[in-house]
Amino acid sequence: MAESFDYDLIVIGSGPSGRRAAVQASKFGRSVLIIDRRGQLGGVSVHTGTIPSKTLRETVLNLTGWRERGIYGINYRVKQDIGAQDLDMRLGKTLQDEVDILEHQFLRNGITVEYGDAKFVDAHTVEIESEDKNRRRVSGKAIVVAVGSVPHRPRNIPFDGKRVIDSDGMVSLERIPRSLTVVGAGVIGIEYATIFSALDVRVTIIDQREHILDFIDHEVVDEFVHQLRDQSVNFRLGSALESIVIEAEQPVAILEGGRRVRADVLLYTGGRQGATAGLNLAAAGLEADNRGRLTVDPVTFQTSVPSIYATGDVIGFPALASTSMEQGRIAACHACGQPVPPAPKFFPYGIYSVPEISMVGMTEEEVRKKKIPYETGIARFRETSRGQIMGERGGFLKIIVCLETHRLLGVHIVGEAATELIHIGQAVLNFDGSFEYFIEATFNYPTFAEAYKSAALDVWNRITPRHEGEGEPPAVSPEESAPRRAKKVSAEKG
Ligand SMILES: Cc1cc2nc3c(=O)[nH]c(=O)nc-3n(C[C@H](O)[C@H](O)[C@H](O)COP(=O)(O)OP(=O)(O)OC[C@H]3O[C@@H](n4cnc5c(N)ncnc54)[C@H](O)[C@@H]3O)c2cc1C
Ligand SMILES: NC(=O)c1ccc[n+]([C@@H]2O[C@H](COP(=O)([O-])OP(=O)(O)OC[C@H]3O[C@@H](n4cnc5c(N)ncnc54)[C@H](O)[C@@H]3O)[C@@H](O)[C@H]2O)c1
Repeated sequence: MAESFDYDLIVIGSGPSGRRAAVQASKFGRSVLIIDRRGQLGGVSVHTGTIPSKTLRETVLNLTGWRERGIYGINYRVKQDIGAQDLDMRLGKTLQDEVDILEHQFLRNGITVEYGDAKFVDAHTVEIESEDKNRRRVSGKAIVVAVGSVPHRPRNIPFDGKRVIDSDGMVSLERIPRSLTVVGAGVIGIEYATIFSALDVRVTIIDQREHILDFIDHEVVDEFVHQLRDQSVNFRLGSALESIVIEAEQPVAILEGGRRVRADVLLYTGGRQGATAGLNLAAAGLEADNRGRLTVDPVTFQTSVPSIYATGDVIGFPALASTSMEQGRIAACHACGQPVPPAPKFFPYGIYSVPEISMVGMTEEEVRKKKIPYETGIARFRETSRGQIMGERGGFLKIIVCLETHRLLGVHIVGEAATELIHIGQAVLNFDGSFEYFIEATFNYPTFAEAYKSAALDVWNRITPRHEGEGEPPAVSPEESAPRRAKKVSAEKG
């Protein structure tokens, strides 16, 4: 006789990956239980990570009038004296709206929600301990571990939730500090450093590495760092943190070699680790690595125990809300015996710093390492009409193209709207498109998206031989600016 279970699928954790797994399984008509210890749905993504940091960024850009300063000058402000309560107001509203949407979604889809701490009893059974210490056991035919990650908190860092904080502490700051030290120039550190710098907070970024964001195209990072230095952000790179002492109520970071950096608040963002510590993994036959992460089959997201799947931050790279959602959906499809959708070849990265950065596909450094013959094209936002209207001072879009096949290999953007614009390049990449697509397509005018066309024309101009004595290419009439009339198109950029 077939074994019977309380639920077809149990999901531990209601962040992006758990939520997608739960909804997908319920759409297949399966009974689903989702458990979260927080007492509210949404996970790190909604409560301390993605959504709070992006809401904070938006609030800061709006209240400071940041986007208008290219037109009205660096002293332009929408609101003078911005306080923590100004930041809190929008944060509270956005987070509550997100939770409401999730609760409604789960209700509509008949997903059962339980709040409590989950831990394994065996490969099909989980014990839930509620806040009032009640315990009950539930069984599932399959279980998705979507417990996410927590900030890495080394013992020698004197976290106190006020002066020395991790990224969780950023959402409950009582005052906006006058100065901020950020230790760890990963994505989290860089995002918060630049958001606070836009608020006129004096920011110093410390990292043991010599270069920041080394997975991003170096030309983009150069432009980015140039803009940050222009905003008076200080860098102390190539120096590991030795210790932190509190002097006159201020945290002082002491670096290797003795250099000291003092500020009102120190934000430590030295990475994250899988939240598996209390899961009693051994009872289910599982083991985490030294960063609390689980290993899975990259196609199905099954762990070494067939009834248990793991998705999202708990499996490590790339540890993004965007990719976590897809992993959750794929795991649910497999657990429900449905065809497993393939993971797309290319996914985008979006860094919501000020200015924004986004990329998809290969960097120029990777292309060179792989010895692929290539050419690049660049379009500066200030050269687009949209950029002029918006007063955009910096920012560019760069494309990388294979010289032999003309296929698009990568897109790299720094500047306004980068995280939205990237999806045009992502579609062309995932459909194996060539850069000529951008030359042939008509874009809305005036838009930042036109930068794709300009960058493609830049490539075209570089790779198209011109004959001796031909002189300047003739001007192109609008009717002529059609596909593959390659030589003439060059007049637009030449
Ligand atoms: C400051 C910050 C900014 C970020 N910005 C972005 C961004 O802009 N874009 C992006 O794509 N990604 C971003 N990320 C990453 C993104 O938040 C994570 O990749 C994403 O939240 C991971 O989702 P997840 O499904 O693994 O679960 P999580 O969102 O981590 O949620 C896991 C949930 O599981 C619960 N849980 C854990 N253990 C148990 C247990 N034993 N029992 C019951 N419940 C449990 C937790 O309470 C939590 O609610 C950011 C992260 C941070 C920290
Ligand atoms: N926009 C986004 O997509 C987004 C935003 C935020 C976070 N995230 C996710 O969150 C994850 C974690 O981000 P993170 O920034 O905390 O970690 P990270 O691992 O990316 O960066 C940590 C940095 O801290 C430095 N560091 C560590 N210890 C140090 C010390 N003692 N002294 C000096 N430097 C030190 C490391 O060299 C590294 O550069 C990321 O991998 C990312 O996937 C994504």
